[in-house]
Amino acid sequence: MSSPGSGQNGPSSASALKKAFPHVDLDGHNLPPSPAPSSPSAGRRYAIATELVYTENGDQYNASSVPIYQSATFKQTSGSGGGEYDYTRSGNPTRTHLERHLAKIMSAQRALVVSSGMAALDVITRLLRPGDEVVTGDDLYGGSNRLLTYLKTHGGIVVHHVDTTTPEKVQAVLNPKTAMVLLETPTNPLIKIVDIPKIAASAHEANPSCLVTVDNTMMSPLLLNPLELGADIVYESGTKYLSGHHDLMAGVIAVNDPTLGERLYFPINASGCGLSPFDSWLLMRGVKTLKVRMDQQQANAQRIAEFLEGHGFKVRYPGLRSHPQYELHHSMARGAGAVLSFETGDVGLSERIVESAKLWAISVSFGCVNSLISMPCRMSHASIDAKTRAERAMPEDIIRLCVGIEDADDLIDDLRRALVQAGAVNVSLDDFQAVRPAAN
Ligand SMILES: Cc1ncc(COP(=O)(O)O)c(C=O)c1O
Ligand SMILES: N[C@@H](CCSC[C@H](N)C(=O)O)C(=O)O
Repeated sequence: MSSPGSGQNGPSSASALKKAFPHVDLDGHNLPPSPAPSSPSAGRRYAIATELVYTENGDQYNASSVPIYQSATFKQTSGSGGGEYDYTRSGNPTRTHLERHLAKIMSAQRALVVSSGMAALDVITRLLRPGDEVVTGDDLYGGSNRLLTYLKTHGGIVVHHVDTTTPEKVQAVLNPKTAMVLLETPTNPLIKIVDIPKIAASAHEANPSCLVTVDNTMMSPLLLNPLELGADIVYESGTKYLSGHHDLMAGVIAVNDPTLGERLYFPINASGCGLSPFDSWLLMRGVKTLKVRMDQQQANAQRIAEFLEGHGFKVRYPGLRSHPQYELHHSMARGAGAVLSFETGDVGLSERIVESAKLWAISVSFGCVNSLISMPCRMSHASIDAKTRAERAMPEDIIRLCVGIEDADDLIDDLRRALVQAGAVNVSLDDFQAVRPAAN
């Protein structure tokens, strides 16, 4: 079975649901049912805040939370099989419900959920064949870099790492063998911005079947829809903002082309990396609060970025006017997100800051309701060797802050105390400034 649908509505439950949730807006337009994708609807779409929480699951008892179908197998009514579901590796009603809900939120025709963000990239790169070329960034999540390096050494794939913030540098390596362009924006951890529409257009010109793939983990569908900017595939680590609580691992892939959707479904079924029923349920629960979480995280991040910049640190955050690609970022995205990084000019100083913070947990990852602090070169990006990090101009002292939903004043106080304790600032009676202020 290749593409299972959702559970069935009996006629009575369907009409009960219709009554409770009429699919008509105030102007009488038809609104899409969830979990079907919104895009085919002719009428006005609900705002994403509504779409995130609005679901129908077709449950026989009208359960408002989708049931967890914790079953590996599904009985068939006929000896020749053919039921909607047969085996959870191939399809599961809880997973399907989540996939349809995410497709709607990601403005996609089809979404697929797998066991981690890296599993999502693994599934996507299984579309490649030996001899294919991939063009990607020189600032890339360490795990993605690791997988691409493996494909280069074991799979006969040619990988070009270029500065994707300069479209001309991408154009210089594009050619008819470019099967995939893999982009992150903002990049992790240097927070560089990539012009998705421009690069997508050049890639498709060089090779019309090139798959422009965007890792949207940093932004989430709340802030950016790469499929609307020319991307063919978008994927995210659901471990981050989509779930929001660091209590599960997940990956999401979304596409508009149904044939591409089937090609991506094949390795998921073949290898068995589809998201488990329980994690599908957890992710479904988490995604409903994406807007309230991200709004708070983003507002906090803005205040923290301004606080650090105001005290002389070099801060990388697209919410700051000083970000060199401020305009480009805001031409594509609906917000700056909640990940920022800053430099101190000294690795030891950075270490002391990280270890002096209390509210900020020393942890990899981001997108959680709790605030996190880390040193990417030692932690999330340690799988990129020191020589390559130096070639790619990754500052070893860089500190990444992943801002949570706590009170912003508490977060700033804690950071201020950590900066003082670490000796990162010169304190005077009425002010304090970085001991090594950023050169402007
Ligand atoms: C930008 C980015 N993409 C993908 C991933 C991979 O996600 P996961 O950890 O869920 O495998 C991560 C982090 O791990 C990430 O930071
Ligand atoms: N030990 C892990 C590190 C995961 S980093 C997670 C996240 N993407 C981040 O950027 O913090 C590994 O080797 O993958």
